Amino acid sequence: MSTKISVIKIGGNVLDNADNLERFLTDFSLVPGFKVLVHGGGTIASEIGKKMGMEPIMINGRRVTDANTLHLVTMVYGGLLNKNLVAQLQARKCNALGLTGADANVIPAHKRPVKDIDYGFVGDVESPDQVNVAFLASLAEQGIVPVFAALTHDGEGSLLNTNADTIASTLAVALSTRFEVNLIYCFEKKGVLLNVEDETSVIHHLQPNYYAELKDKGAIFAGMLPKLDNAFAALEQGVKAVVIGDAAEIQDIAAGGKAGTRITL
Ligand SMILES: Nc1ncnc2c1ncn2[C@@H]1O[C@H](COP(=O)(O)OP(=O)(O)O)[C@@H](O)[C@H]1O
Ligand SMILES: CC(=O)N[C@@H](CCC(=O)OP(=O)(O)O)C(=O)O
Repeated sequence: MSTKISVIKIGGNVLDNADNLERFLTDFSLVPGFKVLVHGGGTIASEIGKKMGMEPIMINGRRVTDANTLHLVTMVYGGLLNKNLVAQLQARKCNALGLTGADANVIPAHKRPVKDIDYGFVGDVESPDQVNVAFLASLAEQGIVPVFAALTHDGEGSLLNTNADTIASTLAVALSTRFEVNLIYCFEKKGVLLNVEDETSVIHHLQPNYYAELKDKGAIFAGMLPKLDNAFAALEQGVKAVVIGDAAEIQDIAAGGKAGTRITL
């Protein structure tokens, strides 16, 4: 049986709350075995941008990224958030290494082609078989925990802003060629909810048919749509298990407990 690895993603609403983040990082550092952390930070980039006079423009859950916005997200994701996460994990004796997709050419991407919308410097990742899995495996063997910011590169010198959920699913799929991968999306709610206002309405198992039904009813919307699309795509491409759940319950989720929403095909 192949070695297990957990790919764990945290979003901006967890990063933005100091208490929740501290708790998450303590729990994350205790998750046994090989692991990779992927972080977003969209809400923080928007807040900092606004202070600098930049209004965020989001279309279909993706940030329109002009040259100034690319500078902003490089500073916020690749600098402020990534390096603080690494320092906070080091304080917990978790030997983290902060990376973007450009480092060691781990995640090659290309600028999203302009169709109806010009997203600017937004990256679509190349296929998962282009991911530098050998490098990630060597880090895992050394007990080093990669921490990825939501940035990729085009191979021609430009960084590209890339949705963190997509980075997590791409890494998870790529690592599935060598490991048994659990992909865990952590956010600020208990899981995918039947009623987004009711934290007790967690859907414990979600399959494609039920997803389609809930999407039609409008019970699943906004950022949850690309997250679920990424989750199903990851399972179709060899990822062993995908769970969407509360960052506060990462230990239970990582141990295969009942918390969160288990996504199945
Ligand atoms: N059925 C649902 N259950 C839970 N959250 C949902 C649901 N439908 C929509 N959402 C929204 O999806 C959001 C999570 O997606 P997103 O904002 O992209 O999170 P993150 O930044 O953590 O990736 C939640 O904060 C919630 O507002
Ligand atoms: C292209 C694009 O939209 N990139 C995202 C990357 C950050 C992200 O995904 O952050 P969360 O996981 O916290 O939402 C953005 O700039 O908002």
